[in-house]
Amino acid sequence: MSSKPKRVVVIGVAGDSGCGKSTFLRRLNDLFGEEFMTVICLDDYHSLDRKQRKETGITALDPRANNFDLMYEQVKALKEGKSIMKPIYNHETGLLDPPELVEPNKVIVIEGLHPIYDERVRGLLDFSIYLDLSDEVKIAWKIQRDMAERGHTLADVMQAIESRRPDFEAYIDPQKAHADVIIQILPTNLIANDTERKVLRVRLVQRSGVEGIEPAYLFDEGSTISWIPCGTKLTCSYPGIKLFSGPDSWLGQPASVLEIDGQFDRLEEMVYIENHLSCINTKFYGELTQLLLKHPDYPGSNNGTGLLQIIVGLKMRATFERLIKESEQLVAA
Ligand SMILES: Nc1ncnc2c1ncn2[C@@H]1O[C@H](COP(=O)(O)OP(=O)(O)OP(=O)(O)O)[C@@H](O)[C@H]1O
Ligand SMILES: O=C(CO)[C@H](O)[C@H](O)COP(=O)(O)O
Repeated sequence: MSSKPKRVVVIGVAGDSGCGKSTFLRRLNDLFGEEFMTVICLDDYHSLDRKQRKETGITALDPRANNFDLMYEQVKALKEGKSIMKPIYNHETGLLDPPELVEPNKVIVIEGLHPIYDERVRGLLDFSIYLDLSDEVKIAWKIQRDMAERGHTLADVMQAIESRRPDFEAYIDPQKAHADVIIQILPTNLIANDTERKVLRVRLVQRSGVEGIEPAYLFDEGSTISWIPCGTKLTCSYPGIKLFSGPDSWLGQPASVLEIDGQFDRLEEMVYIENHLSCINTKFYGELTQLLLKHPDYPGSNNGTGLLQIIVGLKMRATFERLIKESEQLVAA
């Protein structure tokens, strides 16, 4: 960072371990640029190290294992344009390493288990997202990563999920009531009794009345639309693709939903879908498709996860630009 940013924009990315936060952050890099965006992993605010957690039986998901006072003070300092000495939690040793210097930046992303948990930290967020994986998909992704890539057994994977469940339900999941947007990842409705979990139904839930965030929709704002795109314009192998857009509710509050169930074969053909989407905060025709095409190798690029993550990224960029403009107008006044 060469000069002190005029307005630091703080973004919260919440979700359980292994729910796709890193993949989402890599997509955000395309929109803000690595140089202007600093990511803070909230695991660094664990106040109990691995040994202490084992001795006390308190999990990392439990607020008692995390220092929210320090988290609040440091995120606030960064937002005020001050540098901090941030602790570091070392996942290899399970211990806290000596702290490191973090300078303010144009965008500070706090990601991890609890970015929306503490009321004070939540109040500092300019935009928040909760990544909400259904149990079926969480198990499938964990099996894929931890068995295929890390040598764990199926019993290990299931045990890890079950042992986290009570604290996940008590402390992590409730954050989705406060997030500005939620990406829900569910089993497909297009295949009866699907057990493979390769085809996904992905929903972007946009809570109504969030200042400065206009919901993305298909065709006509406020209408309930169910759309099966033309098979010659969008190549999709079995089981095809189905989109939905319309008003809905989220935990008893009004919301607007954009849903994509299924997958597509050719990323470049997404421009056909993009053409029928409104309020996606692109700067030029085809930008959404271009962003998708940048990383065909990222997981979820050929289904709703990639597409809806990019739409959320575009909304974050719009919020960033709005807040910068507002702060410049304030200075000029
Ligand atoms: N859209 C997707 N489609 C299919 N699999 C996915 C998708 N996103 C993530 N995954 C799977 O989930 C794994 C975890 O993803 P990622 O590293 O992005 O999550 P994370 O929340 O950052 O995890 P952690 O907090 O444990 O580091 C990936 O290795 C991949 O196997
Ligand atoms: O949920 C987690 C991170 O998102 C980890 O389980 C938590 O940080 C504890 O770390 P470790 O497994 O290294 O003891």
